[in-house]
Amino acid sequence: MSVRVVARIRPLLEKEIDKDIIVRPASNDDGQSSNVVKIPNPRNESEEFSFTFNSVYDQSTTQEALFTAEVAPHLKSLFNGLDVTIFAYGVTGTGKTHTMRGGLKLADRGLIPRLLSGVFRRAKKLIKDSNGGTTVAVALSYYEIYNDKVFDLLEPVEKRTPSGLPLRAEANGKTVVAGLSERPCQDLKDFEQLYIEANANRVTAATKLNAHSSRSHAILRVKVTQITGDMVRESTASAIDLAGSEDNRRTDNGKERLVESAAINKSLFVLSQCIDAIARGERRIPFRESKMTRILSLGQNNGITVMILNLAPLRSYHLDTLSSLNVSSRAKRIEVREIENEIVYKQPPRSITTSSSNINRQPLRPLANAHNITAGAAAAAASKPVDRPVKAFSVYTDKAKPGPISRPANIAVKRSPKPHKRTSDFDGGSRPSKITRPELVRPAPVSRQLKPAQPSISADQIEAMVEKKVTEILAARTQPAPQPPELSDDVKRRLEVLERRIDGGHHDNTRSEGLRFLLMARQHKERGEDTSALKMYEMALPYFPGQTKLLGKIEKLKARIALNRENQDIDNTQPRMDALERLVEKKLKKSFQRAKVDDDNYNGAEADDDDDECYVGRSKRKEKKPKTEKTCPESVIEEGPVLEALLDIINSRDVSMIMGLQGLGPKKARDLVQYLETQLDEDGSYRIETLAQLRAVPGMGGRTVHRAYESLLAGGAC
Ligand SMILES: Nc1ncnc2c1ncn2[C@@H]1O[C@H](COP(=O)(O)OP(=O)(O)OP(=O)(O)O)[C@@H](O)[C@H]1O
Repeated sequence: MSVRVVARIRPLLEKEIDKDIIVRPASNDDGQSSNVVKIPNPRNESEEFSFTFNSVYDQSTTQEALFTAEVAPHLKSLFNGLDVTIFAYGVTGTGKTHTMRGGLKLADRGLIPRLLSGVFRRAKKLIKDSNGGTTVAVALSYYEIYNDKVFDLLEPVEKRTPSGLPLRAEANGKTVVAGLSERPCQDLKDFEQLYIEANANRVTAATKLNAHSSRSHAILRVKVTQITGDMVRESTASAIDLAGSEDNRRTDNGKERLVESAAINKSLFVLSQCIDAIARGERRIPFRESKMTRILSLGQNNGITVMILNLAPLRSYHLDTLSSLNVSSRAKRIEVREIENEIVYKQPPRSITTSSSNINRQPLRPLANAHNITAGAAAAAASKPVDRPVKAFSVYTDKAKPGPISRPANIAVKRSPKPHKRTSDFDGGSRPSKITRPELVRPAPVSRQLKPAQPSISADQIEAMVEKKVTEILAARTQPAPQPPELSDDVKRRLEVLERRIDGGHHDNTRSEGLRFLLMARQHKERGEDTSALKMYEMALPYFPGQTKLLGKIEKLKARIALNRENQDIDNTQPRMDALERLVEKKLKKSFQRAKVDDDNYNGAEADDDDDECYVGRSKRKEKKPKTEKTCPESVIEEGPVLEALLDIINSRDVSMIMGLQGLGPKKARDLVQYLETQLDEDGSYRIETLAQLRAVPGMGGRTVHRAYESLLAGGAC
């Protein structure tokens, strides 16, 4: 099944006027609204572009109507074990937060509170229909991605670490946030309190385009665990309110807002690239280039995905609206496998009984899915209150809530049991659901997940490292260079365009695709992101073949990028050697001689390596050995945020970012990216997770890693 993409056009706000409306749902011959959105061509107003979606909701659509049509039907699937993802996408100020969260008034409640209400209602019915034979546990996690860092919204802001929480790929292919908290949620009131408190932690700010603009992507996960006997079924509904793209020529953003804006725009750009790549059937999807796209994993996640494109109807949003219409209309082509999560079976108690009651039990199946492993903990908790009276679910009210902003540091953890909780059902008044707060997901300090810092290195270890490096160099020399792809991306793109033309008749679509690339190029250029802008112009070229103006822009940009690179190269070749590095190099040479490799080969191999080349020159001048091992580069690289930042930059596979590190010139950066590309697995993912892995990358080695690390340290990157 494909991603379902629907468009919602928001009504005019107070100061907006009718005559500025340019975005309209098209109507059928019989006057009924169709699934098409119309918008004029910015260059020729008499011409209109049409974009078709699975549904289009006009300005008069109520929150309830949208929920009933787009979310309610998937509740059944959620309880059948399918994961459901709903996300709002669109330019800033178009109504994403209104759609997802909504207002406090009953009629204004957004999709999220309505989803929870639906989940609790369904759970209640299920429990009732099974006469208590089935129990349902609901648990929430809620986090934001702000400036490409993940922060737990259920934890107080003071607890945040500067680098945020790391992401981890699970064996089942899902990407999870390591150390994220999870809170059991008994009913809608419980949810309401958690949600309001958590939203107070979310970063929002007033911009010129939206008085309450979300500066982060917010992801709410609702985990539903159903237990019947020893059968445990777990599924998750994810509701995502993305931050909105913004054109900074219109925002008047100050420095801080601009930094946020760059992070928002970059992640949304990566999302659009992912959508394009999937829609084109490309093998490499750039999910890993932003945390948001890794988490969203469009097209990789099983289940049901609904994308809600929020639109403002106004002329002032013209170009941005066109761009988001283009991206989202492509998302319809993304296929999602509708696969239910596997049912797992609770482990029987350890003491084996021979009672005949065991005979008819279903055989135990291995806990194959990592995402199901936590089900055991949830199961243990959820199975307790089987015979509890079912609480009547309250609705989301618009009663005044306690001021959400100043939340005490540990309020969520220490909430005292409220009178409405069924204390009689629990031993000693403690909430059994706390058992479901699995230790598995307790936040683990980053340092705990990494190996301890290495002690200073002994001579034997250095010897071993040297041997290893020599072996690597030799191995690299004997391995055939990776085969270039048969067709370059550019040629493939041109072929695709040609194919489309031959298929015929899609002239408008083709033009609007080209136009989109031009728009994006312009946006990137404005932000000073020359490399991305160049890429976009190049992608636009096949749609406007022979356009001299466009060719001129490409050439100009290329020249500018080359100039910048040259300047950077000059920085990168500045010598920053220390004594131990020279020792390693010397030993490498010696060891090389021992292996009877002739000097020509050696120099040839090293000549490929920018830094080593400059080192060899210096080593001839200075032959002093270091006095102690204390200066060993390996001994000063500490695991922590700086190393993490280094790994993130390397894993970004972004040549320009990698070149920003000391010791990594253009060639080395390109080689590194090429190497990483060759390691990609089927789903286009591969990540260097440890220092050891990084050092083992051909051409990197201890010294280069050390220099890169030092440059980050010196730059205060973390
Ligand atoms: N369907 C709607 N009905 C009434 N008001 C709406 C609707 N959609 C949006 N609005 C109003 O428009 C304004 C902007 O909406 P909102 O903050 O939800 O935008 P957003 O897309 O989330 O923006 P950002 O990306 O900057 O966070 C708000 O005042 C909101 O109340």
